[in-house]
Amino acid sequence: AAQTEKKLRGAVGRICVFSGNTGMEPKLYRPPAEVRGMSSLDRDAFTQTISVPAVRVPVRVLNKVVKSLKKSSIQRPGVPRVVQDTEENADYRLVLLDPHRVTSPTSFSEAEAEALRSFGVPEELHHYELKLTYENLKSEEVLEAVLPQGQDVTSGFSRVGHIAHMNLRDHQLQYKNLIGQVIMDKNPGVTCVVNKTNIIDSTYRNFQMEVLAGEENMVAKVKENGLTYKFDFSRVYWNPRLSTEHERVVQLTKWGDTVFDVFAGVGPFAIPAARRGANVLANDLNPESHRWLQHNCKLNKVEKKVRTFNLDGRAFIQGPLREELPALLKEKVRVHVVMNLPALALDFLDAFRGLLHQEPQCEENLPTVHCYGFSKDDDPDTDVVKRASQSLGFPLEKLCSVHFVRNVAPNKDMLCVMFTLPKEVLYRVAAFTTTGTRKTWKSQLDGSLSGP
Ligand SMILES: C[S@@+](CC[C@H](N)C(=O)[O-])C[C@H]1O[C@@H](n2cnc3c(N)ncnc32)[C@H](O)[C@@H]1O
Repeated sequence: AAQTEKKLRGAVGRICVFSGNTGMEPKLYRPPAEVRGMSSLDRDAFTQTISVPAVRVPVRVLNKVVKSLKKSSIQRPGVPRVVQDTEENADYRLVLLDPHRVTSPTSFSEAEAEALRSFGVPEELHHYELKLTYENLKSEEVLEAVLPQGQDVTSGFSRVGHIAHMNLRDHQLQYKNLIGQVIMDKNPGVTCVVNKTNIIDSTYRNFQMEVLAGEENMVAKVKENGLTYKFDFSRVYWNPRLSTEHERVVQLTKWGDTVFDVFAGVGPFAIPAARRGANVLANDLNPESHRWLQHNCKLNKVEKKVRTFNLDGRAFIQGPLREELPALLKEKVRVHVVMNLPALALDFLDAFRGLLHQEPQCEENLPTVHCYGFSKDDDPDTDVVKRASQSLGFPLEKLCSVHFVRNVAPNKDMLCVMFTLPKEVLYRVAAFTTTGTRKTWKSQLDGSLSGP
């Protein structure tokens, strides 16, 4: 492009004036090619000087111009939008522009051009030589520059307190420590980066993990829906993506209700339900979860509202839940049973079959069950209802609702089936001999409905 160039050397960078097209290419934020393949992080190697367009603005109208050029000005972490002009131009500042948006004076929108004219600022572009460092780059830009070209550079992670939790792909493992360091550098408050080293532990639902960068401290403190939870992330289950689901179910509980949380983890259903005034019995098989559950009850001042258990879910249903339920039903207390172990919870529903022997049967106020399940089926709603029905030995099809929670993997959904526990499932009925003498307790279901 035909350009009028005037070079000026200022205190902060070299400035050139271009009235025509700058010919700048939108590759300016790309770090130097030499960083490709770097295995240990050398932050200095990312330093480079790039040319960005700028407008020269008199100090007296600077604020107004900055406001008017908001959409076109440079937006980079740690890069100022306004810099000093040359010493000879002390009454002027340079407003740095985004080289991807502004390549010539004609790049300004009508409104921007009009604003510049009204403030008496020439629509003339200057080149400003800007020193870009590692600090000014985003994590994806750093990783894209380092990792082999053409490979996916997902730098996504879940945040659990001070821990960034990644799930690196095989091709990224060679760069795992560098990736960890970059994630830590670019995310204030992250002081530890971990990678899942294998699939979820099948019993306690916690992950094996490896520290990639930062401190080896796995005890995290997190806030969820206004409450605080503390736990050893390497030894218990915690998923920051479930906060909405926790909140949704907790909102269904009221003051005076009783909640049985069969797979309670460190308390994200149990504790907020107790804070709302429910009486809670919370259980988890993992001794470590149970310990942190107790700790979190104290932390959130609900230890008097929550009784904790360290039992297998089936033993909890057939033990504490069975013992408490008759009185609750008699007193017409609303009861909720929460079962969040999506890989297995539907199978645990058979523990309710013929749970109570009580007579006369109470038909009001039967417990509301919130049972979670994963499904890979084309029709996940129908699939989880079918499995719940099989486990209960009772057709739930028209008696339940299904809530989609989230997609956990391609073709794998997490759902919640909610239903009132049918009296036909809950109660055993007395079987009478022909003489009318009660001989034995027998489930109403026996012989009449198919099991799983
Ligand atoms: C998916 S986590 C859910 C925890 C918590 N409710 C939440 O929403 O974060 C399932 C929990 O069930 C516990 N668990 C696994 N098998 C169990 C069993 N057989 N009986 C009771 N708890 C079990 C695990 O230790 C884990 O804490």
